[in-house]
Amino acid sequence: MKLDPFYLIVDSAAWIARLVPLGVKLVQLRIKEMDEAGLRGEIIEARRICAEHDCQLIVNDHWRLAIETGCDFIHLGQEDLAEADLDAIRAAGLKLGISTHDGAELRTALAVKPDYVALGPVYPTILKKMKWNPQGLDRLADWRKRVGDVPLVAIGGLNPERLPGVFAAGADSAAVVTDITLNPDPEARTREWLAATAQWR
Ligand SMILES: Cc1ncc(COP(=O)(O)OP(=O)(O)O)c(N)n1
Ligand SMILES: Cc1nc(C(=O)O)sc1CCOP(=O)(O)O
Ligand SMILES: [Mg+2]
Repeated sequence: MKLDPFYLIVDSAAWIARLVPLGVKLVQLRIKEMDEAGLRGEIIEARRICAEHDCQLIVNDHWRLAIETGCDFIHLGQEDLAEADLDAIRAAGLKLGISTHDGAELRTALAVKPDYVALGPVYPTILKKMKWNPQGLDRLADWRKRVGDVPLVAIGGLNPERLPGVFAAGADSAAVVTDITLNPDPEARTREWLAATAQWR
């Protein structure tokens, strides 16, 4: 499976409606605080928009709703993974991406045969407080060797200037939140990301 090199992460279907039509081909819906009915509506709308634009939607955390709404790809962190029903996820045919931050987490992730492994935070992130120091590019290169053929996603503090280093270290895809969503012109920044990742597409 090949992941698009530009992996956008946003927290609403409204963001997806705004940015996916520009040519984004891989997007994660990452909603943290919302009731179930609201989440269901957001996922259904995100799925509709992504289908219209031939964009792969990945649902963060909410694997039950992803199954219920007919989505085909989820992202789980280590705590999410510990509580998830992997048999149900696999039986529903969902692909699975997993976060990793250290060697033990990588072993846990590889044991469930994920469809990608994410390593972060490669650089400092302002999105959320994290207990891990920035991993750096050498660590990313080490992950490349350790994951074998499993696609590798880099996340945390990424921007277009940092992409050459991230791909040279062996990432298959670069995930981003705030460099786009906090940019004064998110549409223009999305176009910059599309252009900056074109050579790895
Ligand atoms: C591509 C990607 N990588 C890592 C994460 C983080 O997942 P997790 O550790 O479960 O933290 P939350 O995003 O759920 O706060 C991710 N979402 N996507
Ligand atoms: C959601 C998330 N997970 C991370 C991890 O390391 O697992 S870093 C991160 C935040 C990424 O946001 P930004 O591109 O704004 O730094
Ligand atoms: Mg999670």
